[in-house]
Amino acid sequence: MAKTLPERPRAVLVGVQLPGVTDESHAADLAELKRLVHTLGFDAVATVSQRRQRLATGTVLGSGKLKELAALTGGSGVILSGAHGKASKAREKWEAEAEAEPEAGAEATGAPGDMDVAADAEEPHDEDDDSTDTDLEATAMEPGPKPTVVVVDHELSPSQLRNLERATSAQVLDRAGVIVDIFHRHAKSHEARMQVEIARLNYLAPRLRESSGGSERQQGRGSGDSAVELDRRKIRDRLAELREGLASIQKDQDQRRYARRDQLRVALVGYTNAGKSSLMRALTGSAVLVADQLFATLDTTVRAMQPETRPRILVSDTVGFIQKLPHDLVASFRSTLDEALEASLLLYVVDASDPTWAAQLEVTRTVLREIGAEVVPSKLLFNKVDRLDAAAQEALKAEHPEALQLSAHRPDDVAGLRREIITFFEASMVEADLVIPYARQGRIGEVYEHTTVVSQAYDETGSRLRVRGLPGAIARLTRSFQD
Ligand SMILES: Nc1nc2c(ncn2[C@@H]2O[C@H](COP(=O)(O)OP(=O)(O)OP(=O)(O)O)[C@@H](O)[C@H]2O)c(=O)[nH]1
Ligand SMILES: [Mg+2]
Repeated sequence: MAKTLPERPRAVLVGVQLPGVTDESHAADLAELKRLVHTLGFDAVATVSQRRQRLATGTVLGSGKLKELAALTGGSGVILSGAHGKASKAREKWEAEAEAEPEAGAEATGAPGDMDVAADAEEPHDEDDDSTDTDLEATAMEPGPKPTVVVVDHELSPSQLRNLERATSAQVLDRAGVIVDIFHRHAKSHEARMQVEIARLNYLAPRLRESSGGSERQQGRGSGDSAVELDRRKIRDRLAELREGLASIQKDQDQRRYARRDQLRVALVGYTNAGKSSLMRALTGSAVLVADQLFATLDTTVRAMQPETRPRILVSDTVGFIQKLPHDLVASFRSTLDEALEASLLLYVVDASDPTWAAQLEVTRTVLREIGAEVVPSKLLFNKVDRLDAAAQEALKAEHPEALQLSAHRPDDVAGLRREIITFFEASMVEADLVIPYARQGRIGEVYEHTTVVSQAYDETGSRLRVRGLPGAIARLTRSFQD
């Protein structure tokens, strides 16, 4: 029996088109935000978008546009800061600390008293003057109940977030918050969960007082402040604990990687949803998760290519990239990406059917450059070409003749990719002779595991094998059978 699904929360997307951002890329950013929000389980039912010189310090949007947004969510459209009373000295200090970095001076140097009022008082002349703003996309809201969530396509300072919540009476999330939440939900392995928790705590820490605001008011200000202090200390302790745990897991992984050092490794890298896991499945026959979701994969999986080659080739599936990935998340996933660094060949997977593939490829290249992976030989794969017509495929071919066009869903294409991978490794292999003394015949399997045996002969000392393999693997085998 089909159960009735729980109601999905309805969300309004908010985007500001800043100078230098084209209409297309602004629209693409919002479309991507919509997919992120959908992945998180919300329905984006309206978009409020505006062209501005910069984000309004207090509320991102100008005051007119803010009222429009609030009308959708049933909020007042203004910031009723008085309701929260004056901030205490300690809270002010904490807020100033939290916001000194992203917004140098904007509020940290504001007049003492309620921080939100200070932020607003500073800006009416320019920030709230809508005369230079342009309204964009006056999309009609889909009929239904009032949205309860507002998702902003920019990184919000804690006070912008709080101001927007007050003005809209809705839960407010920014892009980084959405991504962190998706990662939190999708993380499966112990390691990924720890990495995500670190990123989440780092993200939440400066926003902490918001959630403790309720208890603060109930208990009186003094105790509220120490509660925040306590929470901060708890977070710091937890972060230290997590980092320690992660370090020990990573030591194990380093060992495992060390054991794999002579193996032939290829890694699938690329933008989220490009089809990396689909290709991993097709190449290795493994049942990794494939889903039309952003960040379906958060763990690196390593599997042997099937049918197995001699020596076998290991394929790694990795976490996807996205533009404006929160810094902490990038840092958290560095270790996961070390897999990519150790591969002999990187397959850059691109969703050729996405109109923004070029920008997506650029993001992938930038992140890999940052971790120093640009020196690893690579091959560009235009995936999902089953969705392109012949003309589009021709155009792509003209632009990138070196790339391979394929569809992860077509077995013939995957066989072609497999051949390319094998050819790549064959080119870096050398031939050599190995002599295995009779006393060591029991370990002959190691030779078959790491090399291709071209011929085999026997004499009085043992078996003599003519092999092809990577120079490193042959050197190690030669040594290991000598002593
Ligand atoms: N039409 C078509 N769809 C594809 C192809 N390859 C993958 N897909 C679909 O694209 C979606 C994403 O595929 P995944 O393989 O999960 O993508 P991914 O790169 O691993 O994504 P993340 O793990 O989220 O970073 C799924 O719905 C796939 O079925 C293809 O060649 N053609
Ligand atoms: Mg995946």
